[in-house]
Amino acid sequence: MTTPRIEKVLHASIDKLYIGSEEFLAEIEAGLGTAAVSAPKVGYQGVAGSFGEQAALEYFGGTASAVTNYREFDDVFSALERGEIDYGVLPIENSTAGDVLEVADLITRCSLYVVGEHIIRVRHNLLGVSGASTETVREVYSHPQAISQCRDFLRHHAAINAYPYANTALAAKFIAETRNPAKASIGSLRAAELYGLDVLERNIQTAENNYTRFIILSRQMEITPQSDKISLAFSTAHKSGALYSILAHFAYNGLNLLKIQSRPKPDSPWEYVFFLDVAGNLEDANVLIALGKVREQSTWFKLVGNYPHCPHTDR
Ligand SMILES: O=C(O)C(=O)C[C@]1(C(=O)O)C=C[C@@H](O)C=C1
Repeated sequence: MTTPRIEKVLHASIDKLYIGSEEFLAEIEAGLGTAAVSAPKVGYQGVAGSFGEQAALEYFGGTASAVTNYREFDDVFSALERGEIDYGVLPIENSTAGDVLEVADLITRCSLYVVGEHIIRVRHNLLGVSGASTETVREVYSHPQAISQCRDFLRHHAAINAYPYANTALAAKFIAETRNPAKASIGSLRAAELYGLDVLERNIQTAENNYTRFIILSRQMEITPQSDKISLAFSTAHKSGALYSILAHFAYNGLNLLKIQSRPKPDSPWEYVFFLDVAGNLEDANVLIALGKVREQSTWFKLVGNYPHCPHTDR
């Protein structure tokens, strides 16, 4: 049992801990009170047959009232900001090719939050028009991530040059329109079916176990007791020990760091934004203490979201 004097000291130290953090606590409070949108309007990048569409359909099941496609990643962010859709589904990381850097960079520039994640198994195929074969193909079109995930196949087929395209399914659609056996695309079996292409080679991704993690973006945070993963981004001062002392708050508060990644800060040469995933819920005292301190010591800070982690699947 604490005495009134000890109570007073405790309260004073708690208040001191949060001086200047009212805005941060209000941001968290708002997320605690926000429920998921029912029958939401959902957006993804690409066209039907893309992995983005697959992730959106799998994550929302039959609950979405509309599923809209956008040409660029950036268009999904804008549609969400305008209120045209309730959620955006975008790739953030692939187990072979690494981070989808464009999406990571867009996160730092917007006021949107991550409210969920979904992992899909990605199998790539070489898709061509009728009459085409691996031997007739000289040019292959696909999303740069897909090209990167098929690097070994492309290395072994030196006669094929790879060209970036906005999306794997958009590339399949383009190939169907060219009717040229010297051109092919890399994408899903569903894209082949939808756009009437032949599957020239199956499973051409370098790693048999190839997964892409998608994030679900929203205008509000949605924090529930099931939210067990926190994403945040911050920049530090350019001085010795700055990152070390920030990371120490996770260790002191017993928090498990799931991922750390850095990206250049646009317009500030040789300065970086650190992206962190940490296990925890924003209603836990140790999480609040750690994040309050990280925010205080950062030169820039963004709470990206608190959501349930997606278990790794083998589907
Ligand atoms: O082009 C697609 O089909 C997408 O959904 C994009 C994307 C990506 O950018 O990572 C998604 C999953 C695969 O990793 C390859 C491409």
